[in-house]
Amino acid sequence: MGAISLTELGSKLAGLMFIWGTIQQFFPYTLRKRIKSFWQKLENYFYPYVQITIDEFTNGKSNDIYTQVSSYLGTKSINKDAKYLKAEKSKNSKSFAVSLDEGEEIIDQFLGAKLSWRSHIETFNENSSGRNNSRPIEKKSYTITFNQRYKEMVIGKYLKHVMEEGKVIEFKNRKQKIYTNNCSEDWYWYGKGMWRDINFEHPATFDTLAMDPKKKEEIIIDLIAFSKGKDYYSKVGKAWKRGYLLYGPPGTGKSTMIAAIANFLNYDIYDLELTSVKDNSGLKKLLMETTSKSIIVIEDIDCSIDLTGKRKKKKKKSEETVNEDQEDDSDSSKEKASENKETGKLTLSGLLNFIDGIWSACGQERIIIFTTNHKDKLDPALIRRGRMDMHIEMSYCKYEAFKVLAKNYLEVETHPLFQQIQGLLEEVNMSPCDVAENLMLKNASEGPEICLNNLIQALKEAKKKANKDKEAKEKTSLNSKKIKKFSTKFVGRLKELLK
Ligand SMILES: Nc1ncnc2c1ncn2[C@@H]1O[C@H](COP(=O)(O)OP(=O)(O)OP(=O)(O)O)[C@@H](O)[C@H]1O
Ligand SMILES: [Mg+2]
Repeated sequence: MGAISLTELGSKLAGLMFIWGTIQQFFPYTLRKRIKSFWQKLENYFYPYVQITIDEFTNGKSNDIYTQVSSYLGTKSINKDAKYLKAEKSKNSKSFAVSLDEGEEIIDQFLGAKLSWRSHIETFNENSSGRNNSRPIEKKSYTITFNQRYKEMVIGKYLKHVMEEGKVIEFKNRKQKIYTNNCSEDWYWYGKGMWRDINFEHPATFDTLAMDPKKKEEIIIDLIAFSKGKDYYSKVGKAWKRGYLLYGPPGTGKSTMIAAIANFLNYDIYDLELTSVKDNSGLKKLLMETTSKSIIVIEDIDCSIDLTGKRKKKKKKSEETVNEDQEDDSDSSKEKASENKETGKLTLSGLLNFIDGIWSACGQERIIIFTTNHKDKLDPALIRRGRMDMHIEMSYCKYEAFKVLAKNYLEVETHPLFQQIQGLLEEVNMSPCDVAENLMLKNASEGPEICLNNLIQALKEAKKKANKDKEAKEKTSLNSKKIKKFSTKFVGRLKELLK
């Protein structure tokens, strides 16, 4: 018996039940009870099906399960043979979603059970609720119908499966966001939260990122392991988060790498401007307002705030009393303790707690990225493993990175000029940013050859400049050596004369 006719049969039986309800009062109680139990048996025999309804709204609030079911059925409708579908696009979605049109049926299979999904729209006028302004209101819902022997399985497993799958699809389709805490006073005044967001639409990917392919592969593997590591992290008792330190000279792709990571994992970005954070409690509040599956970024951490200077000053003080060799670890804990006492300020200890204190475990699946041009300026406590788990050096452009840029910008994978460029890149330090600038087609008539020659020219000039700088440096150091030699000789003579 087809599922449509079964549903029809069900509604007919329900109709008969209604008629029975009105005439039953004319029968004595015991007879009524018997007829009822017989009727139920008959109904179960002819219609052994259970139906679950999922409304779009429950108690005036939107029902999350409804949207998850919608997303889930969207993919099923495309794959299965439903004929009447609807395409809808919500404000926060990257692409449109396909859903069932009213009355259309989707049959799903799960653990041996056959499940029939239908979409329903009930329309009624607001007038019925006593208001004058008559405007039709739509009440949307989904129903699933299945054999009653699967009732436990559907409630215990199937619906959970639908919700989880639906959530994954929703996450994939949603628009990524980038948040900033650098908001105007008005923003806070209107109670809009600590973060302000816009859509994140950066085109960078790992394919377009120019760097050593082995290093790139290592990072991708690490990111995949992290994003799939929910069970692992809970097994080892670690908060599900990971820190990356990106360091290297300007224009080597640190910010581009952040965009590539966000696009790879489909995470949102929280761009944390430390200079806009008043104190440690402000930092904690910001952390509490971030969501899971996100990247918290602090760019140019060495310039953001004078966290390192503070420690250095304290170091000097302690040098007076403590032997320098023993100082480091015990000293740093003392500093942290005293910094903790400071209120109304953003301190290094506040930042350290932000990264891996107990509060950092609120929310899950979070990545923290610091970027800097001067790794050596950072406090070792800030970048130790566990806080910054992976230190990634973004270096000047080498031949492998150049090949990625040539492919991106010029669509060439080999060229006779490549060899010369390879040789020059081994001798000259040029950032991928500068290499990319030279490879950019300035007008449509230019071909790759012109761009490659431009790059060769730029590399030669950079080499000349580097040689000149080197010579000048050597000259200055030679001069200072001569002056030093002369002055020691002079002082020696003077001493001899004075004797
Ligand atoms: N490794 C790279 N791969 C691809 N493009 C790159 C790379 N490095 C730089 N670029 C290009 O150069 C521009 C500047 O790079 P980016 O902002 O990522 O550098 P950065 O390392 O963050 O520099 P800074 O230290 O000054 O912040 C980017 O828009 C990008 O187009
Ligand atoms: Mg940058």
